[in-house]
Amino acid sequence: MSMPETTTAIAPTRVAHHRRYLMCRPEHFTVTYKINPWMDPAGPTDTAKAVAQWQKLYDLYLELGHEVELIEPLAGYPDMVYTANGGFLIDGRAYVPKFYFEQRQGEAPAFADWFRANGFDTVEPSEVNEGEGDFLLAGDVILAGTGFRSAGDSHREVHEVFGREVVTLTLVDPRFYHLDTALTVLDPVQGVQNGGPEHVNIAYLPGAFDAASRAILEERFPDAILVSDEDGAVFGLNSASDGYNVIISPRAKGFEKQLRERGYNPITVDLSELLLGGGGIKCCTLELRTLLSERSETKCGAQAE
Ligand SMILES: CN(C)C(=N)NCCC[C@H](N)C(=O)O
Repeated sequence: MSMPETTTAIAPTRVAHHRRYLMCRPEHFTVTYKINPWMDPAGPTDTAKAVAQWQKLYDLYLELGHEVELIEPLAGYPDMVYTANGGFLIDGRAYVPKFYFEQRQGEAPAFADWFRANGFDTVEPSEVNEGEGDFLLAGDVILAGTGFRSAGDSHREVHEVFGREVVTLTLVDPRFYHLDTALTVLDPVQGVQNGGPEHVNIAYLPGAFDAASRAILEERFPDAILVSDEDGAVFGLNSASDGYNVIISPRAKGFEKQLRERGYNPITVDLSELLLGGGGIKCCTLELRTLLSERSETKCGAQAE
């Protein structure tokens, strides 16, 4: 007797990759000026709460097997906790930020000093750019945001610095003023580092981009997770992925479900206090990409569905 044919959907295998991050304890966190729509200098902030919430993120990264380096927080720079703006690093080279707003400009030399003291070559920028807030490595390609902070000319500069293809994406909604508030790279490691080509995927909020950028994203990432306005509005996309574990806001319920359906492991961390400064999980996390030859281990665990 022949059995009826059945088809079983096979969920992809997701692999967690080892990460090395730079973070900054928010000891001086408060909101005394307004440089994005989330900030209200008249509202109360609670530095102890910000530190406690941040600590949970820090501890989680260590539990997941990642390395976390710390930069000393500077008094008078309450936004320094958002280390993603502190640079953009690939293969041991750090492209230093040039902040758009005066209130943050003093952070740049502190980050540059830290990079040099920790063995990175630094490249001083000519153009305004806010580091990994606007530059995201997706496989071998750099996705680059502009519209609010990083200047379009910084995209040319970042191409010259790293010699990689740079894809310009224009942000149009002031709530999503950095690329990493509107787009997350889910499978950031690709190519030889990982023993062969790997599918790189992203999640994004379509409404945060102009029509031309949306068309580019649709063409390059046809399988991308499209996040709802509701989840985008709670900074759901400001998340950090190691390829399997995706650290997200507990308020991004729909995105959490979408990630599970795709075989990722969403883990929620509440950074509501740091949202008062206009930043979330990814903003507090700068990836330190060292030279390939210095990487001892690229995978820190594997999970199959
Ligand atoms: C995406 N990233 C890195 C961020 N969104 N960073 C948060 C920066 C917040 C700061 N008050 C500012 O407006 O610069």
